[in-house]
Amino acid sequence: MANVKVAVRVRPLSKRENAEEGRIIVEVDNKMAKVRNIKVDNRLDGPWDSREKIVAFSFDYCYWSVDPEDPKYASQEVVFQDLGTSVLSGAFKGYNICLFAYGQTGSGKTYTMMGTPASIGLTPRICEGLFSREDDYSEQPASCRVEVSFLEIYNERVRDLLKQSDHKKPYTLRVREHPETGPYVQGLSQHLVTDYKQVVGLLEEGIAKRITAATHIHDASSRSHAIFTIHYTQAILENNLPSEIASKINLVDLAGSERADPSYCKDRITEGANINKSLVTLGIVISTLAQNSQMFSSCQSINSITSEGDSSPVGSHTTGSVSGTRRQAYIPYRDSILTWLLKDSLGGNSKTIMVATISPASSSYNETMSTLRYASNAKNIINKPRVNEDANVKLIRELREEIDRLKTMLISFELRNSSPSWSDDRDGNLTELVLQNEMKIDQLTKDWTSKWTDRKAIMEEYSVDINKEKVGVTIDSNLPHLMAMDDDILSTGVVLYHLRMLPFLFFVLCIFRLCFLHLNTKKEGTTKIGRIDSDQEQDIVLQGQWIEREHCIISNNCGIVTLQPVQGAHCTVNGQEVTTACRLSQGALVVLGKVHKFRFNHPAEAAILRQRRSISEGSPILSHGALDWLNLDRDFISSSTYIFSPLEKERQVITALGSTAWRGGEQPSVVKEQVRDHLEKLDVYKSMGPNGMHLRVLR
Ligand SMILES: Nc1ncnc2c1ncn2[C@@H]1O[C@H](COP(=O)(O)OP(=O)(O)OP(=O)(O)O)[C@@H](O)[C@H]1O
Repeated sequence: MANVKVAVRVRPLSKRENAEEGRIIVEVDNKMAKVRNIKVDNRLDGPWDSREKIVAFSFDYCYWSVDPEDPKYASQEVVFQDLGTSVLSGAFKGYNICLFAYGQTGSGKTYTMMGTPASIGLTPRICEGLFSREDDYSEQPASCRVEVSFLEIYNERVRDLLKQSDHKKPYTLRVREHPETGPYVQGLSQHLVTDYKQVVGLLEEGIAKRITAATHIHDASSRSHAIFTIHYTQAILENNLPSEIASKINLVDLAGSERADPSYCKDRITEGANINKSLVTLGIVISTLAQNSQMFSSCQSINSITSEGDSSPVGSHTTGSVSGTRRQAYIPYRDSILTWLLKDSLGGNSKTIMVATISPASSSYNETMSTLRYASNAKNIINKPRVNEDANVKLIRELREEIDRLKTMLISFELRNSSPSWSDDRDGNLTELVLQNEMKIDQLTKDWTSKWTDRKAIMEEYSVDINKEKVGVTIDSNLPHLMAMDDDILSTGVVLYHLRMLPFLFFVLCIFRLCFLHLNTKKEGTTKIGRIDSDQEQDIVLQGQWIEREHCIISNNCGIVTLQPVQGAHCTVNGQEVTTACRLSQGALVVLGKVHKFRFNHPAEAAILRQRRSISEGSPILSHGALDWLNLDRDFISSSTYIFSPLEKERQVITALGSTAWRGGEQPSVVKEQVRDHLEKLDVYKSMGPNGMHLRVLR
């Protein structure tokens, strides 16, 4: 059980408040925030005025961020040191965490949660903390995975802030509820991030998309609730015992509450009404939870008093009578998308921190009082956070505990029983049980290790990088591979087949990248392709028409990749049937059997070609993309032009340059230079080996 922690932060007077010469009515004293009511202040004290001059509220933290010169001044760093580090330590232990900022429009929520470039806020600092912890712990065998998502709730609808959406219908995501993990947004994009820079990039992208508008108080007011979620998973294998814990961190910047203004247009009034509706629902949820929590604690204390005074063992009657007369109130989570999504953070499996932001100015007295009452209520909410442990890992731990218990039993039997026949029987059964459990643990540990390492290892071993661009995702690999081009319109996903390398080259690559990979997974330089019913194990298994048991072998020898068809197997490269060994070069189209089409990518070769292309920039023909000669939309089998590829391209360029010079349009020396460059390129293509497809065809 853990109470929601509440912090209050007072921002500096705004320009407007300064211009109005507003009085400061808020004071912070250690964990106490005091608000002075100047209306009462200005009157003479009288017995008829029961209103208090100063109302004091106590919180877990109070931050005075009004004047940087003030010794009490709480900077972004101070706030992070209290709240941010507490989010991080909870996440490292495997708890779900929610940190949300609540307050009137313009009171400093976005400043606290996001900050400005000059004064970074909690969210980026927390992200930095997640990765800097990884640096600190890099000596340990712990492995971490960080995935983020960013959404906005606007007018009670959800939009993905990290995905290009349909301009006409951007808010189409639906909220669903999983029976175990609770509410979630269906189809929300998750982004795997490996460093702080990537997170900041995504944060900036999302913030830029958020809806803002000018309000009376704030020129760039956020009109939506924004939830930035980090899924942080850690895995450690210690003494062959796995441990995997996962934490979901919700960082929420709520839209600011604002009084309705009749002069606003219809859309703005609807927007304000929706913001207020969700904030009102949040308020109801908070106060109902607070009431329930108080009731729960009073029941507990009554129970403990009753059971202390009552020696009868039927304590449950007392609980029944108390809870029977005063039922826990219904929590209307589903009345707004915001509260539904934050269900776990409010009264559920989460450690939650609320930052209530307020203005110190007298003109905001009502809003400040309302925020502080809200915050005061939230303090009473009791959550039930628990460490989120992987189910398999939990089972392994429980089995291990069981084994320890059985072993202790075995020892005690051995000590207590002198009769050998009786103890032999028992010993046998217990030993059998221990053995069975140990085998189960072994299997579960193996499964877990491969599950965990698979994703990370795939990215590390094959040096795959997943980068998100504006609308697309680029999957980059440094190693030669085949990319499947599926004809099946129902197939989704992209399949890359990495080709095995000779150990030496692989070793050099490893050293070069300072990356420790599993060398044994690629001990050969040949990749066998064939059917599953082949006598030999195939590295790439294909099924379908014209695929032979052993279809072909692709050898990768120091970066030179050749395809060797097995006799009679149907293989084409760039539309040309091949029967003998054929060198594959960047972008080659490979068809195996009748339907299996692949594009061959050789990243190292592509890099050289790219470099050469950049050198020859200015040449009108080569200024196109390197692969424009590969018209993937056309039926390449029927066209023989694709077989000439880069080599033919170079020849075309040289011919074109020659005719330019002939027409006298260019300086002879410049043309000569360009021709020399392209001749060099021609040599490179020709030198692609005696078995090279281009060479053989052109001859
Ligand atoms: N602690 C602070 N120190 C310095 N400036 C602050 C502080 N808090 C807020 N501000 C400034 O006050 C202005 C309003 O802050 P902010 O945008 O964070 O408000 P908000 O509560 O998010 O508003 P809304 O709900 O309308 O989006 C900004 O210019 C911000 O830089």
